[in-house]
Amino acid sequence: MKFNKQDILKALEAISLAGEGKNMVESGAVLNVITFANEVIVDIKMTTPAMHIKKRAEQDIINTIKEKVSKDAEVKVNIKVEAPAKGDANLIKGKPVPGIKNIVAVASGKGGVGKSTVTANLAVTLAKMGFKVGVLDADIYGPSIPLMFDVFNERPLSVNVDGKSKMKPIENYGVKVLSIGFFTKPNQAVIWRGPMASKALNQLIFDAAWGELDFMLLDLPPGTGDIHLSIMQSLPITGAVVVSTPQTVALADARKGVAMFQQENIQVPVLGIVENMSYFTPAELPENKYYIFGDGGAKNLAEDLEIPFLGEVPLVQSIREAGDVGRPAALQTATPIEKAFEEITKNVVSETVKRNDTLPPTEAIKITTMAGCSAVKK
Ligand SMILES: Nc1ncnc2c1ncn2[C@@H]1O[C@H](COP(=O)(O)OP(=O)(O)OP(=O)(O)O)[C@@H](O)[C@H]1O
Repeated sequence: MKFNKQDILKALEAISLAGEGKNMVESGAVLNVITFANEVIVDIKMTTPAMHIKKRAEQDIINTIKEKVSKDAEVKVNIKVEAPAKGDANLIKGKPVPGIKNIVAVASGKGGVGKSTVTANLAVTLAKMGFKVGVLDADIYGPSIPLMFDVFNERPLSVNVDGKSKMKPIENYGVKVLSIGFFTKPNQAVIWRGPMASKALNQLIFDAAWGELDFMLLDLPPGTGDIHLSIMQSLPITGAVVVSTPQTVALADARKGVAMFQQENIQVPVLGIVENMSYFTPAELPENKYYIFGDGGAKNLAEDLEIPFLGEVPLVQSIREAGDVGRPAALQTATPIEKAFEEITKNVVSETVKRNDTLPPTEAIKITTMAGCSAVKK
């Protein structure tokens, strides 16, 4: 007696493998069916190596063929275990942010190296170049963007977008701004856990009426903590700019910052390093350069890490003053500072374009293994 292969396949359609919605024929789990006299050999592939699931599948196949085709059939089942094709561990699930083309995180390992100053000046320079720009101040420890844009007394209003109530970013110098600082009291120390901060930031990005943006700059808190992981889990960051001074301690922390983005399960492309406070130039002696924090440190670090060096910003009094009065220094036209930021901004734009040409779009990363990190215990 020889059984018909089609009858066997029809019978196997009654079986679904654990964890798969489709029946085993439809899902492609049945690789081959051979019939010979009263022998039936079924080759299947499974994605799980678990012994009890393999056993159950084997038993189901034997029982079903005996029941639906013939009780005399001698059924042999060969199971091949194939691990499911693993995507890149990092790659990167999550939702794109409608209307926002690029999210660039500005980070620093060490605090106080001028990350917010660089963010603010990059933003106004991008706006001057004609890009649509937003700044999301995610520096939960010291949100200084409202001050640097002279909007610290403002509070975002609610607007109606497609029937939904959304937060309207505050706009100044052609840049849309939202900051965690708009929602905290100036004298209050807010202690955030990673997931809380990430939820607040999610609202600032997804529940806000940003409209169309070419660039959203994200002013990250200093350091490399679980807040950073939370942010990178919830937001699809296109690339990161790392700010450092040329000082050895700052460079050591910048190296850690770069390493964080490049970590295997994070893999946010690093667009490059900006060196801030590269040299001091007194206003009365504009040709003189004093390398008070060391010379060329960030450039060397960029070379060492094989990432682009985006440019240097001198330490000048007017940058500090401009930050304090809330009008980023790059807005002062025909100055060396405007030129320095133009150079850096052009480099950021071209590195972003290069990145978008060569890598798939980033989505919010999915951190799969980070034992001990409270931000990912979900
Ligand atoms: N190139 C510069 N020349 C002069 N002053 C600068 C320069 N860069 C930054 N500053 C000043 O240094 C101080 C710290 O800068 P900023 O707040 O941008 O640093 P940060 O890295 O964002 O700090 P934090 O770690 O608190 O987030 C500010 O008063 C700022 O005006």
